[in-house]
Amino acid sequence: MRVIGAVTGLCVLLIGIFVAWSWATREPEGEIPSVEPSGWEYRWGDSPQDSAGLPAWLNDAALGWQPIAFPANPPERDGRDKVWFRLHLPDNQWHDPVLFISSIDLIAQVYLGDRLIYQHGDFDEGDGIAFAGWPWHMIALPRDFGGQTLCLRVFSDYTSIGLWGQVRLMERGEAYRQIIRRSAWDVAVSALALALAVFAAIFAASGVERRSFGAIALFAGASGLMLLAEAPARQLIAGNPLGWDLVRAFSYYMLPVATGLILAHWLQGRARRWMQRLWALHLAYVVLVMGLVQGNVINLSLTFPIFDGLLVATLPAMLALALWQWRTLDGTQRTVVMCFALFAPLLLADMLVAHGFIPWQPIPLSFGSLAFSLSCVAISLHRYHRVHRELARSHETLEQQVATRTEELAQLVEELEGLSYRDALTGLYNRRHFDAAYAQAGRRAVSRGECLTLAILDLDHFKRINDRFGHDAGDSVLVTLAGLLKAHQEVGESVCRLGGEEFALLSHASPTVLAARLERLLGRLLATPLKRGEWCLGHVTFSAGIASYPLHSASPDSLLRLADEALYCAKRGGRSTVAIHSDSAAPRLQKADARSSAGREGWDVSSDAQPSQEETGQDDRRAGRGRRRRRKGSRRLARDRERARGEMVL
Ligand SMILES: Nc1nc2c(ncn2[C@@H]2O[C@H](COP(=O)(O)OP(=O)(O)OP(=O)(O)O)[C@@H](O)[C@H]2O)c(=O)[nH]1
Repeated sequence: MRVIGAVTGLCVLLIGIFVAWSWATREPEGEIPSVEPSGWEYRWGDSPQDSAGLPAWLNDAALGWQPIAFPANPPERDGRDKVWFRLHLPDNQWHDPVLFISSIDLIAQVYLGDRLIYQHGDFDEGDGIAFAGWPWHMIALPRDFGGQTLCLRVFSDYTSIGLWGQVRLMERGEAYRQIIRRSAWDVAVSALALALAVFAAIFAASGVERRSFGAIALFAGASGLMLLAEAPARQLIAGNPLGWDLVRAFSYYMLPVATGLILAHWLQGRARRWMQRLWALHLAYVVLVMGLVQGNVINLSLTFPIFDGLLVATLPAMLALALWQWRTLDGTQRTVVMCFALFAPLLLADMLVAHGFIPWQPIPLSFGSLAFSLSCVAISLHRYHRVHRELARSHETLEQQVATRTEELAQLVEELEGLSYRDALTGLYNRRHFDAAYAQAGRRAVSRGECLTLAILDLDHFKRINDRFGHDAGDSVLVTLAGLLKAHQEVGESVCRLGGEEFALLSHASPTVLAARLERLLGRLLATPLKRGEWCLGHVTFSAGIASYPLHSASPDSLLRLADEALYCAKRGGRSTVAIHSDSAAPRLQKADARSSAGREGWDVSSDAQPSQEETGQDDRRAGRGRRRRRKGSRRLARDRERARGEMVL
């Protein structure tokens, strides 16, 4: 929004300048042209006052006056700071006549006959005469001025003394038109440069290429202000000549600082250091001079020649340093240096005109300023665009990196999640997974009316293996059984290690089919003794308890307890056995024995712990676990008894 506002403001200003320019350049009908009066005379020194308190030279007819082509810098000054000029005015041809003077060095009074008609500055200040600025002067003349004598009393302690630029008799309207005509271009360029300065300052403040944009903002701002302060129209904007000259001096003195800053940024080594010294020298001059002027220690007018002397030395040096490293500069930097090479001579020419080394003529400083500012801005925008492109690219890379990292993290989380559901020893799913899978399978079985069968397996006399062959041997037995269970697992089944030497198998097979499979597995274990290295661990067996929904229970939640009870019966019945929970109304356990001796066929034990079907699954599971703990204790007792008898399956 700010940018749109600034652009709109700039457009309005340019349109205004164009309208003013059209008005100023139109040829007014019947207007009498301006005239540069001739016949000037000068006289060094100051006039004494007569009895009436008027300067006596106003009526001094002949003595001491010398002819001069233009009322400025009479010969043989010899350090004098006061001079008089006079002119016999031609006949009046204008309706509203004025005498237009581009500039006066420095203080002046203008008399027509014996009347003071104009004054610039003050002759009567106590301690020294103060500089009052270098405005243009539009001295109103009465219509009957023809044939009268015009006298100018002038004071100057500056390098020049007298009038400067144009001195013409003309119509007042024509004078204004000339002012606008001469100012329009400079004001337009100045507005453009100031707008560019604002943009560059905004870019610098936003942190992009802060130093380059800062230096460009300084240069564009300084050159824009300088052009405005030098444009004749400045006095139509604000009638404070001294204020304008302060602005002009400050902006003019800051130009080499800004230029040095821009160029130093691009140079290397010694050239860079020298460039830094040069701009620092100019900055020191600005600070010192502005301080002294504000403290009324020196007149602002005296700071111009000193600065100009400094500039004559430093400007070519800056240009030389930039050209010295021409080969190290890139294309855009060379363009700026070329614009600087155009601007520097214009500045020097302007200075030579100001000091009278070249006859008065307008120097198109604005062209140099415009070219330099525009090239700086074009290049900066180009760089800004490049920086943004790089930023966008790195942003994209960053996004890609974030996506890759996120993916890796997701994989890691998945792995960790997988690990948290896995038993570290056997690689089977653990109890945590079993709980979730059991609950889910239960829900599915209920909703689809499917069969869900749970088998719990427990290694027989596992403690003995640990005790006899060591814990590692016990581990390898667990891994072996896990491998066998996985190998026998069918599609849709889930095998988990519940903990210790206890495993669970969730299946949709019927209890008898599952029991038959487990018996076959048990048969394999019985057929082949387990080995570990050179050690023979003997025949390892397991006992298993099976319960099935809806065959044995009205709710899948009870399966764990029922299978656990069946397992208890299998253990109690001699181990190495697969026991199925009885599906009769009074729950009993059927035993399926892998060794299938006739005597063991149809082995049943009664269960006194059949729960009511209304019991919640959670309660069932908790109660089941408690009972299993108790039964494990009684199994341990039985084992101890076996140990006492000296029996061992291994
Ligand atoms: N090597 C090994 N042993 C384990 C592991 N987890 C539990 N155990 C052992 O397994 C044994 C289980 O012993 P018990 O509860 O008495 O069961 P058991 O000896 O198999 O007897 P029954 O189940 O009555 O046939 C204990 O000695 C535990 O230390 C394991 O991860 N690795």
